[in-house]
Amino acid sequence: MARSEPPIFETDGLTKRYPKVTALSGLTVSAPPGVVGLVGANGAGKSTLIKILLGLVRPTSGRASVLGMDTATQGPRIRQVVGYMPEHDCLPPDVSATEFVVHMARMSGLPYAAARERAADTLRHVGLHEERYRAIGEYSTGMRQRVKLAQALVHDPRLVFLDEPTNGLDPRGRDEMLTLIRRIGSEFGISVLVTSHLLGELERICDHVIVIDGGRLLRSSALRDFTQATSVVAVEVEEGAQALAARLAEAGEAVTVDGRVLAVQVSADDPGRTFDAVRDAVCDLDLRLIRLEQRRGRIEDIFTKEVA
Ligand SMILES: Nc1ncnc2c1ncn2[C@@H]1O[C@H](COP(=O)(O)OP(=O)(O)OP(=O)(O)O)[C@@H](O)[C@H]1O
Repeated sequence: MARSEPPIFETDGLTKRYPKVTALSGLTVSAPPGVVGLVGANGAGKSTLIKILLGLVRPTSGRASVLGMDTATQGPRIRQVVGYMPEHDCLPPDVSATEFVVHMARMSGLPYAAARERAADTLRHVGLHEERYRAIGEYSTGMRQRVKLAQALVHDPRLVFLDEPTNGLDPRGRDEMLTLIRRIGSEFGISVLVTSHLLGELERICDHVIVIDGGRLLRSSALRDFTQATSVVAVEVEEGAQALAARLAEAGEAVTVDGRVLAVQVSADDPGRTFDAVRDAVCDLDLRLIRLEQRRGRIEDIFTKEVA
Protein backbone atom coordinates (compact mmCIF):
# COMPACT_ATOMS: atom_id res chain seq x y z
CA MET A 1 0.00 0.00 0.00
CA ALA A 2 1.11 3.57 -0.56
CA ARG A 3 3.09 5.14 2.27
CA SER A 4 0.96 8.30 2.03
CA GLU A 5 -2.11 6.48 3.42
CA PRO A 6 -3.07 7.30 7.03
CA PRO A 7 -1.18 5.31 9.68
CA ILE A 8 -2.72 2.16 11.17
CA PHE A 9 -1.77 3.46 14.58
CA GLU A 10 0.05 6.37 16.16
CA THR A 11 1.34 6.98 19.66
CA ASP A 12 2.58 10.17 21.25
CA GLY A 13 4.67 10.10 24.44
CA LEU A 14 3.00 6.84 25.45
CA THR A 15 4.02 5.71 28.94
CA LYS A 16 2.73 2.79 31.01
CA ARG A 17 4.02 2.32 34.53
CA TYR A 18 3.17 -0.71 36.61
CA PRO A 19 4.03 -0.57 40.33
CA LYS A 20 7.39 -2.30 39.84
CA VAL A 21 8.20 -1.71 36.19
CA THR A 22 7.82 0.84 33.43
CA ALA A 23 6.50 -1.17 30.48
CA LEU A 24 6.44 1.75 27.99
CA SER A 25 8.41 4.93 28.30
CA GLY A 26 7.54 7.99 26.18
CA LEU A 27 6.90 5.95 23.04
CA THR A 28 6.19 8.12 19.99
CA VAL A 29 5.74 6.14 16.81
CA SER A 30 3.49 5.77 13.81
CA ALA A 31 2.93 2.67 11.63
CA PRO A 32 2.02 2.75 7.92
CA PRO A 33 -0.49 0.31 6.37
CA GLY A 34 0.82 -3.10 5.33
CA VAL A 35 2.51 -5.79 7.41
CA VAL A 36 4.23 -4.11 10.35
CA GLY A 37 6.58 -6.00 12.67
CA LEU A 38 6.86 -5.00 16.32
CA VAL A 39 10.12 -6.49 17.51
CA GLY A 40 11.74 -6.55 20.93
CA ALA A 41 13.07 -8.93 23.59
CA ASN A 42 10.74 -10.52 26.15
CA GLY A 43 9.43 -7.79 28.43
CA ALA A 44 10.15 -4.98 25.93
CA GLY A 45 6.55 -3.78 26.12
CA LYS A 46 5.02 -5.26 22.97
CA SER A 47 1.91 -6.82 24.56
CA THR A 48 1.35 -3.72 26.67
CA LEU A 49 1.36 -1.56 23.54
CA ILE A 50 -1.16 -3.85 21.82
CA LYS A 51 -3.48 -3.81 24.86
CA ILE A 52 -3.34 -0.01 24.98
CA LEU A 53 -4.08 0.17 21.24
CA LEU A 54 -7.15 -2.04 21.77
CA GLY A 55 -8.35 0.26 24.56
CA LEU A 56 -8.02 -2.60 27.10
CA VAL A 57 -5.26 -0.99 29.20
CA ARG A 58 -5.07 2.71 30.07
CA PRO A 59 -1.71 4.43 29.60
CA THR A 60 -0.19 6.31 32.54
CA SER A 61 0.40 9.26 30.21
CA GLY A 62 0.55 10.07 26.52
CA ARG A 63 -1.97 9.15 23.87
CA ALA A 64 -2.57 6.63 21.11
CA SER A 65 -4.91 6.23 18.16
CA VAL A 66 -5.81 3.33 15.86
CA LEU A 67 -7.12 4.00 12.35
CA GLY A 68 -7.68 7.58 13.49
CA MET A 69 -9.69 6.57 16.60
CA ASP A 70 -8.58 7.61 20.09
CA THR A 71 -7.86 4.54 22.22
CA ALA A 72 -8.92 6.35 25.42
CA THR A 73 -12.46 7.02 24.24
CA GLN A 74 -13.16 4.72 21.29
CA GLY A 75 -11.99 1.29 22.51
CA PRO A 76 -15.24 -0.56 21.64
CA ARG A 77 -15.31 0.90 18.13
CA ILE A 78 -11.62 0.01 17.63
CA ARG A 79 -12.28 -3.59 18.74
CA GLN A 80 -15.09 -3.87 16.15
CA VAL A 81 -12.71 -3.23 13.27
CA VAL A 82 -9.52 -4.76 14.63
CA GLY A 83 -8.88 -8.49 15.05
CA TYR A 84 -6.73 -9.61 18.00
CA MET A 85 -4.74 -12.80 18.40
CA PRO A 86 -3.50 -12.82 22.01
CA GLU A 87 -0.14 -14.23 22.98
CA HIS A 88 -1.27 -16.74 25.56
CA ASP A 89 -3.41 -19.80 25.08
CA CYS A 90 -6.99 -18.87 25.83
CA LEU A 91 -9.01 -21.49 23.97
CA PRO A 92 -11.76 -23.63 25.53
CA PRO A 93 -10.67 -27.31 25.31
CA ASP A 94 -14.11 -28.90 25.08
CA VAL A 95 -15.50 -27.30 21.93
CA SER A 96 -14.47 -27.71 18.30
CA ALA A 97 -12.70 -25.02 16.28
CA THR A 98 -15.87 -24.55 14.24
CA GLU A 99 -18.05 -24.03 17.32
CA PHE A 100 -15.54 -21.62 18.84
CA VAL A 101 -14.96 -19.52 15.73
CA VAL A 102 -18.72 -19.38 14.96
CA HIS A 103 -19.26 -18.22 18.54
CA MET A 104 -16.64 -15.47 18.15
CA ALA A 105 -18.24 -14.37 14.87
CA ARG A 106 -21.65 -14.20 16.60
CA MET A 107 -20.07 -12.16 19.42
CA SER A 108 -18.92 -9.63 16.86
CA GLY A 109 -22.49 -9.23 15.63
CA LEU A 110 -22.82 -11.57 12.61
CA PRO A 111 -26.15 -13.43 12.20
CA TYR A 112 -25.92 -17.23 12.65
CA ALA A 113 -25.86 -18.25 8.95
CA ALA A 114 -23.27 -15.61 8.06
CA ALA A 115 -21.21 -16.55 11.12
CA ARG A 116 -21.11 -20.22 10.03
CA GLU A 117 -20.14 -19.29 6.51
CA ARG A 118 -17.40 -16.88 7.60
CA ALA A 119 -16.07 -19.37 10.17
CA ALA A 120 -15.81 -22.12 7.52
CA ASP A 121 -14.02 -19.77 5.09
CA THR A 122 -11.63 -18.48 7.73
CA LEU A 123 -10.76 -21.93 9.09
CA ARG A 124 -10.07 -23.12 5.54
CA HIS A 125 -7.92 -20.05 4.96
CA VAL A 126 -5.75 -20.80 8.00
CA GLY A 127 -5.39 -24.43 6.93
CA LEU A 128 -7.73 -26.25 9.33
CA HIS A 129 -9.86 -28.73 7.41
CA GLU A 130 -11.39 -31.97 8.75
CA GLU A 131 -9.82 -31.31 12.14
CA ARG A 132 -12.12 -28.35 12.63
CA TYR A 133 -14.83 -30.61 14.06
CA ARG A 134 -12.55 -32.09 16.74
CA ALA A 135 -12.34 -30.71 20.29
CA ILE A 136 -9.64 -28.01 20.58
CA GLY A 137 -8.20 -29.82 23.61
CA GLU A 138 -6.87 -32.51 21.20
CA TYR A 139 -5.06 -29.99 18.97
CA SER A 140 -1.31 -29.49 18.54
CA THR A 141 0.22 -26.09 19.37
CA GLY A 142 0.32 -25.22 15.66
CA MET A 143 -3.40 -25.99 15.25
CA ARG A 144 -4.27 -23.94 18.34
CA GLN A 145 -2.32 -20.98 16.96
CA ARG A 146 -4.34 -21.30 13.74
CA VAL A 147 -7.62 -21.28 15.67
CA LYS A 148 -6.50 -18.10 17.46
CA LEU A 149 -5.64 -16.58 14.09
CA ALA A 150 -9.01 -17.63 12.61
CA GLN A 151 -11.00 -16.00 15.43
CA ALA A 152 -9.01 -12.78 14.88
CA LEU A 153 -10.00 -12.74 11.19
CA VAL A 154 -13.57 -14.03 11.29
CA HIS A 155 -15.33 -10.66 11.58
CA ASP A 156 -13.53 -9.32 8.48
CA PRO A 157 -11.41 -6.74 10.30
CA ARG A 158 -9.55 -3.86 8.63
CA LEU A 159 -6.50 -4.54 10.76
CA VAL A 160 -5.24 -7.43 12.92
CA PHE A 161 -2.91 -7.45 15.93
CA LEU A 162 -1.04 -10.75 16.19
CA ASP A 163 0.87 -11.13 19.47
CA GLU A 164 3.72 -13.65 19.10
CA PRO A 165 1.86 -15.88 16.60
CA THR A 166 4.86 -18.21 16.15
CA ASN A 167 5.28 -18.91 19.87
CA GLY A 168 5.77 -22.61 20.61
CA LEU A 169 5.98 -23.63 16.94
CA ASP A 170 8.71 -25.77 15.42
CA PRO A 171 10.68 -24.33 12.46
CA ARG A 172 8.24 -25.73 9.88
CA GLY A 173 5.22 -24.47 11.83
CA ARG A 174 6.86 -21.04 12.09
CA ASP A 175 7.45 -20.93 8.38
CA GLU A 176 3.84 -21.84 7.61
CA MET A 177 2.51 -19.27 10.08
CA LEU A 178 4.72 -16.52 8.62
CA THR A 179 3.54 -17.39 5.10
CA LEU A 180 -0.07 -17.20 6.26
CA ILE A 181 0.52 -13.79 7.83
CA ARG A 182 2.12 -12.46 4.66
CA ARG A 183 -0.94 -13.66 2.70
CA ILE A 184 -3.29 -11.83 5.08
CA GLY A 185 -1.42 -8.65 4.16
CA SER A 186 -0.97 -9.22 0.45
CA GLU A 187 -4.03 -11.22 -0.73
CA PHE A 188 -6.66 -9.88 1.63
CA GLY A 189 -5.40 -6.32 1.94
CA ILE A 190 -5.75 -6.43 5.74
CA SER A 191 -3.05 -4.51 7.58
CA VAL A 192 -1.19 -6.54 10.20
CA LEU A 193 0.72 -5.60 13.34
CA VAL A 194 2.69 -8.70 14.33
CA THR A 195 5.05 -9.05 17.30
CA SER A 196 8.06 -11.27 17.85
CA HIS A 197 10.87 -11.56 20.38
CA LEU A 198 12.95 -13.38 17.74
CA LEU A 199 14.59 -10.36 16.24
CA GLY A 200 15.20 -11.67 12.73
CA GLU A 201 12.09 -13.76 12.31
CA LEU A 202 9.86 -11.14 10.71
CA GLU A 203 12.39 -9.98 8.13
CA ARG A 204 10.87 -11.93 5.28
CA ILE A 205 7.25 -10.87 5.75
CA CYS A 206 7.20 -7.23 6.93
CA ASP A 207 6.97 -3.98 5.00
CA HIS A 208 7.87 -1.93 8.06
CA VAL A 209 9.56 -2.77 11.35
CA ILE A 210 9.33 -1.08 14.75
CA VAL A 211 11.99 -2.11 17.27
CA ILE A 212 11.47 -1.42 20.98
CA ASP A 213 13.69 -2.12 23.95
CA GLY A 214 12.80 -1.57 27.59
CA GLY A 215 9.63 0.29 26.53
CA ARG A 216 11.55 2.76 24.37
CA LEU A 217 11.65 3.13 20.61
CA LEU A 218 14.93 1.99 19.10
CA ARG A 219 13.96 2.36 15.47
CA SER A 220 10.97 2.52 13.13
CA SER A 221 11.75 2.11 9.42
CA ALA A 222 10.70 0.46 6.20
CA LEU A 223 12.21 -3.03 6.08
CA ARG A 224 14.28 -2.10 3.04
CA ASP A 225 16.09 0.50 5.17
CA PHE A 226 17.05 -2.21 7.69
CA THR A 227 18.30 -4.56 4.99
CA GLN A 228 20.24 -2.11 2.83
CA ALA A 229 23.62 -3.17 1.51
CA THR A 230 26.32 -2.37 4.08
CA SER A 231 29.94 -1.43 3.44
CA VAL A 232 31.10 -4.91 4.44
CA VAL A 233 31.80 -7.68 1.96
CA ALA A 234 31.68 -11.32 3.08
CA VAL A 235 34.32 -13.61 1.59
CA GLU A 236 33.98 -17.36 2.17
CA VAL A 237 36.76 -19.74 1.26
CA GLU A 238 36.93 -23.51 1.57
CA GLU A 239 40.26 -23.42 3.45
CA GLY A 240 42.90 -20.82 4.26
CA ALA A 241 40.69 -18.11 5.81
CA GLN A 242 43.42 -17.09 8.27
CA ALA A 243 46.08 -16.84 5.56
CA LEU A 244 43.74 -14.78 3.41
CA ALA A 245 42.95 -12.47 6.30
CA ALA A 246 46.67 -11.95 6.97
CA ARG A 247 47.35 -11.20 3.30
CA LEU A 248 44.47 -8.69 3.12
CA ALA A 249 45.60 -7.01 6.35
CA GLU A 250 49.11 -6.65 4.84
CA ALA A 251 47.48 -4.99 1.84
CA GLY A 252 45.88 -2.45 4.20
CA GLU A 253 42.31 -3.86 4.29
CA ALA A 254 40.30 -3.98 7.53
CA VAL A 255 39.25 -7.59 8.01
CA THR A 256 37.84 -9.92 10.67
CA VAL A 257 37.52 -13.73 10.47
CA ASP A 258 34.70 -15.95 11.64
CA GLY A 259 35.40 -19.60 10.70
CA ARG A 260 35.56 -19.83 6.92
CA VAL A 261 34.08 -16.37 6.39
CA LEU A 262 35.96 -13.08 6.30
CA ALA A 263 34.24 -9.73 6.76
CA VAL A 264 36.16 -7.13 4.80
CA GLN A 265 35.39 -3.43 5.15
CA VAL A 266 35.03 -1.94 1.68
CA SER A 267 37.19 1.15 1.20
CA ALA A 268 34.91 4.20 1.17
CA ASP A 269 37.25 6.20 -1.12
CA ASP A 270 38.03 3.40 -3.53
CA PRO A 271 35.67 0.39 -3.26
CA GLY A 272 37.29 -1.22 -6.33
CA ARG A 273 40.59 -1.43 -4.44
CA THR A 274 39.07 -3.77 -1.81
CA PHE A 275 37.54 -6.09 -4.41
CA ASP A 276 40.81 -6.15 -6.39
CA ALA A 277 42.76 -6.96 -3.21
CA VAL A 278 40.42 -9.88 -2.42
CA ARG A 279 40.67 -11.22 -5.99
CA ASP A 280 44.49 -10.95 -6.04
CA ALA A 281 44.95 -12.50 -2.59
CA VAL A 282 42.63 -15.45 -3.37
CA CYS A 283 44.54 -16.02 -6.64
CA ASP A 284 48.03 -15.70 -5.11
CA LEU A 285 47.22 -18.10 -2.28
CA ASP A 286 45.47 -20.47 -4.70
CA LEU A 287 42.32 -20.69 -2.54
CA ARG A 288 38.87 -21.98 -3.50
CA LEU A 289 36.40 -19.11 -3.26
CA ILE A 290 32.89 -20.20 -2.23
CA ARG A 291 31.12 -16.88 -1.85
CA LEU A 292 31.75 -13.16 -2.26
CA GLU A 293 28.83 -10.91 -1.40
CA GLN A 294 28.03 -7.50 -0.03
CA ARG A 295 26.51 -7.90 3.46
CA ARG A 296 23.01 -6.57 4.04
CA GLY A 297 21.81 -5.09 7.31
CA ARG A 298 19.60 -7.15 9.63
CA ILE A 299 17.15 -6.19 12.34
CA GLU A 300 19.46 -7.70 14.99
CA ASP A 301 22.16 -5.23 14.01
CA ILE A 302 20.19 -2.54 15.83
CA PHE A 303 21.04 -4.38 19.05
CA THR A 304 24.58 -5.47 18.25
CA LYS A 305 25.64 -2.55 16.00
CA GLU A 306 28.22 -4.88 14.50
CA VAL A 307 27.77 -3.97 10.87
CA ALA A 308 28.78 -0.52 9.68
N1 LIG B 1 -0.48 -6.35 34.40
C1 LIG B 1 0.81 -6.17 34.69
N2 LIG B 1 1.19 -5.88 35.94
C2 LIG B 1 2.50 -5.67 36.26
N3 LIG B 1 3.50 -5.74 35.35
C3 LIG B 1 3.18 -6.02 34.08
C4 LIG B 1 1.83 -6.25 33.67
N4 LIG B 1 1.81 -6.52 32.34
C5 LIG B 1 3.10 -6.44 31.93
N5 LIG B 1 3.92 -6.15 32.95
C6 LIG B 1 5.39 -5.98 32.88
O1 LIG B 1 5.66 -4.97 31.91
C7 LIG B 1 6.82 -5.32 31.14
C8 LIG B 1 6.45 -5.39 29.68
O2 LIG B 1 5.59 -6.51 29.49
P1 LIG B 1 4.96 -6.92 28.09
O3 LIG B 1 4.12 -8.14 28.30
O4 LIG B 1 4.32 -5.73 27.45
O5 LIG B 1 6.28 -7.29 27.26
P2 LIG B 1 6.43 -8.07 25.90
O6 LIG B 1 7.39 -7.30 25.06
O7 LIG B 1 5.10 -8.35 25.30
O8 LIG B 1 7.12 -9.41 26.35
P3 LIG B 1 6.52 -10.90 26.35
O9 LIG B 1 6.56 -11.36 24.95
O10 LIG B 1 7.48 -11.63 27.24
O11 LIG B 1 5.14 -10.80 26.91
C9 LIG B 1 7.33 -6.63 31.70
O12 LIG B 1 8.34 -6.34 32.63
C10 LIG B 1 6.10 -7.21 32.39
O13 LIG B 1 6.49 -8.04 33.47
